[in-house]
Amino acid sequence: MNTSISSVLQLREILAALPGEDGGAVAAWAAREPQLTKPPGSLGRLEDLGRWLSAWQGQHPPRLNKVVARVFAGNHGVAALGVSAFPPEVTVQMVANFRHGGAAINQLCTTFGTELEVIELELDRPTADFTQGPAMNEAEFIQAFQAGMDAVPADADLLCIGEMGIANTTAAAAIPCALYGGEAGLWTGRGTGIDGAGLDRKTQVVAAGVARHGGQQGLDILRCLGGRELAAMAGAVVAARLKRVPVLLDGYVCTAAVAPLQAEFPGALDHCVVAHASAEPGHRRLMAELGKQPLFDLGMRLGEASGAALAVGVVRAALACHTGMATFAEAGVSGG
Ligand SMILES: O=C(O)c1ccc[n+]([C@@H]2O[C@H](COP(=O)([O-])O)[C@@H](O)[C@H]2O)c1
Ligand SMILES: Cc1cc2nc[nH]c2cc1C
Repeated sequence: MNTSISSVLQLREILAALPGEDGGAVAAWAAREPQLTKPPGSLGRLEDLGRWLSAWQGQHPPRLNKVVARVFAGNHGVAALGVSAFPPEVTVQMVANFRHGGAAINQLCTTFGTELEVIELELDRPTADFTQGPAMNEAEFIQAFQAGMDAVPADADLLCIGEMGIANTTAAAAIPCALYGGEAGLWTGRGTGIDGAGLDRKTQVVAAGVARHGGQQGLDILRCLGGRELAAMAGAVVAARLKRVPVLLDGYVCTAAVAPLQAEFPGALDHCVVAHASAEPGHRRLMAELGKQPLFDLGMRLGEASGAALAVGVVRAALACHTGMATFAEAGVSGG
């Protein structure tokens, strides 16, 4: 059943009571893993991924029959300030490309057996310029957050989330800058590839937004400095927790969107793994604040859930090892 949110207050009540790990499934994972024919710990993070799937799916063995990706698209008022290398109409054009199967995310989802859905969030109504006022009012924020919640199928075994939105790396820089402090320049990068003068302008926009809206609680920071697709990603992460679906986060924009959940409710992102380290420099700093380590670093900075969709291959490999390997006893290997 889908949870319905009508206010930020109600949302905070839901976040304060999020379900935790399934202890029984973790115990079953922990009983099997040391019996497998390998030196203990030798599969590194692949071993952790099996534990993570068990804990948050609430079953052992975990399964990956239905893996889904959800890409949320939104437009941003700050795009008018010259903060991106690309014009805002690229957002709707790329959504069409996703629907026609022509984007990187389509190929990555096909390669690793992931069902893709794209959710457009009022692309003809950009959020307000956050240097002038809040990006969204409470009703707009809740509507976008709810759209993210509703996009998570209860029968999914794993969820990849990502976004498309010209100028959203400006929002992504402003959110952790407001949450954790530091100069705007520490959090601001080139996004789609803006030039040096553009980067200076973008950094000033981030600083102006944080000066105006900083000092608030996490969800208010997300509402004032974020965008609809960022709010929707936060909603998807909360719904996934309630529906027992582990989540693969994508790059900088995705991680920045969900950081406010953790800032207000420590542990709110425990069911999430960051797929990759984005080339956007603020991402590493942000992951350090969240206590998260990416699965890999391939110098990607595309967004659109591409890193998360690529990580599905790693997670499938982890599950195959945990469920398919022989035990020491079965294989007659000494020393187990
Ligand atoms: O999430 C990331 O790590 C990331 C890094 C650089 C660019 N992006 C993507 O690029 C777009 C935003 O870049 P920009 O320069 O328009 O702010 C948006 O559609 C994102 O999906 C995403
Ligand atoms: C072409 C293009 C594709 C993207 N995919 C995600 N963000 C993007 C930004 C641009 C500019």
